[in-house]
Amino acid sequence: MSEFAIQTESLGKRYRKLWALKDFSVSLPANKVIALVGANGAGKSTLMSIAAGILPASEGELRVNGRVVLLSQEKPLYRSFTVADMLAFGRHLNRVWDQERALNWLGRFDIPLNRPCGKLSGGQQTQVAMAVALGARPSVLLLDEPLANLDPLARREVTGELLAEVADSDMTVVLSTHVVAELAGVGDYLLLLGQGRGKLDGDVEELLAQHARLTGPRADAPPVEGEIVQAQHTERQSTFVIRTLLGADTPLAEPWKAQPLTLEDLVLAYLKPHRSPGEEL
Ligand SMILES: Nc1ncnc2c1ncn2[C@@H]1O[C@H](COP(=O)(O)OP(=O)(O)OP(=O)(O)O)[C@@H](O)[C@H]1O
Repeated sequence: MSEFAIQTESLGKRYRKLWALKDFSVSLPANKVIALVGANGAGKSTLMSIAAGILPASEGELRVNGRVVLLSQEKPLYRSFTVADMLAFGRHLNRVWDQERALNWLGRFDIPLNRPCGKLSGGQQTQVAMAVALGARPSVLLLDEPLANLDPLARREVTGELLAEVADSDMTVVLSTHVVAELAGVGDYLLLLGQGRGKLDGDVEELLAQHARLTGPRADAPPVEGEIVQAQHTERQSTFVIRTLLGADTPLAEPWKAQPLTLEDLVLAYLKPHRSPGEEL
């Protein structure tokens, strides 16, 4: 059996009357970048906080394989500390500390070591927090939308560097986002949460190979067997996103056409089964 990074079994978390997570079971593989996706309020932060051990579960179980570090949007930096001071602080706080790894990360993004954190831009502060998190050599690094204040180019650079870090080590990164449009190339494994429940999870390439968009004349059902994920109809035409084991190149009865999906299409199809064209998440 392959190694897991995080495993849950019937996990539930209740805030008063609201179940933020309910009956949620998943096994996330180790040594991957896992994109954790879901609309606002889906339960992403709740899941990460339980995994980080800062929030107790209400029921069920969650196991993390190894040491975990959580980095959220509020960065744990002291404004008067220089960047170098922050690294010294990280070394002091953590039993395991990899100064070279932290320095390498800062070097890649040209962060000056002698500047007080309060005088860095929001994006640079993110890089310092990332360097401290990586220096702690976590087995599982949980990133709860910490990249939100980076510009799209910087975000792509950071996710690219994270993929490289994962390839060079046995670390697993879980990166949460609701910016579906920026998912492409971010992770190699997808976990999609919808209102506290797991809607879809799997290797991104495999998931894409199992899904197709079929377009044809108005019909109640698609022309091949499969689970209907999304159905859209106009007066004359029907479009189905289906999950099928037949593969995307299965011949279809004329005039039906099959198209592969992008990761963004796939996520939107699961989050909005009855979406109108052009609608935002
Ligand atoms: N401390 C709390 N007390 C009460 N309800 C909470 C608390 N924290 C979260 N919730 C509720 O639990 C649900 C899940 O919230 P959570 O923050 O985990 O979602 P999320 O997917 O991280 O959302 P976002 O993308 O907006 O950050 C939401 O309905 C939220 O209102």
